[in-house]
Amino acid sequence: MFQATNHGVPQNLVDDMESTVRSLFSLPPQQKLKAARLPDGISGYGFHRISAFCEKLMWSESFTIVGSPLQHFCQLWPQDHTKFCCVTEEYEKEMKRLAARLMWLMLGSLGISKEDIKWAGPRGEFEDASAALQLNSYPACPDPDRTMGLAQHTDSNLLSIIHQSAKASGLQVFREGKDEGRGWLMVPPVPGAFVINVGDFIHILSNGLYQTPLHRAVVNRSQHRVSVAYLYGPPENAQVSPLSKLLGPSCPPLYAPVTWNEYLGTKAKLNNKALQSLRLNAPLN
Ligand SMILES: O=C(O)CCC(=O)C(=O)O
Ligand SMILES: [Fe+2]
Repeated sequence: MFQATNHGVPQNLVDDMESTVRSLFSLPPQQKLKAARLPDGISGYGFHRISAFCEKLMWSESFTIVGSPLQHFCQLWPQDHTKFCCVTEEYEKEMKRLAARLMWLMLGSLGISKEDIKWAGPRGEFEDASAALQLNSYPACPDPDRTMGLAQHTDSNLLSIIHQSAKASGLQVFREGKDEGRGWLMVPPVPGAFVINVGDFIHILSNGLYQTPLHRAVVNRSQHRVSVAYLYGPPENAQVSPLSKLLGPSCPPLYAPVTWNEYLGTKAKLNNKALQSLRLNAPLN
């Protein structure tokens, strides 16, 4: 996980997106429920799916957008959805561009080039990538120790681009290790920066060179916190496996090939043990 500045996304667009998110979540509950996520659906208003895996009470709500927000935004704002749609579509466009750029910066630093990933498409722009915009809302909570905003998880996708509101912190990442530094670290909001989170699929592609970190969101007593996560994954049916350029006699592939659709099924069943279930060789330690 790292923070990215100088990313080229206009600050006024990020501000407008945050206002859209605040407007959306401040609608009356019966209005938000008009765009409720169906039990077998992906998009719309509801609770985070991973809520079922955490024993604490989840103190959050979410709204997922896949592709055009038009249908759901018409349900939320029958009169004035146009401006919210424009902002969201423009934001999705900028995120798609930034995500492809980040992919090549990260993979390029491992010596990977466009020819090494077929599903990146002929121009290496990842046209067929799967993507969703996840809007998160964590209202102020009178008893934050007894609740959790978002249960600990790793992101299933390639990478996530997270805008967290500067008004409140809450995102935490788990620092591995054996010393006293091991534990949950707060990721402070840096004005103008995006938090970039490595997902399970970059972990697999890079054969574990980039690690997918465990993270969660906590809530606080006085501030309503919002975040916007752009979730960027491989094309639905592309087989993803550790890149052959990174393998050799002393570097065997650590993960079995998997498609995005297959992996989502595994994740729904095994949650944080899904990645481990693809492991081909036992960890060294
Ligand atoms: O709210 C946050 O900062 C974290 C969001 C997140 O981890 C997610 O949407 O996957
Ligand atoms: Fe996440």
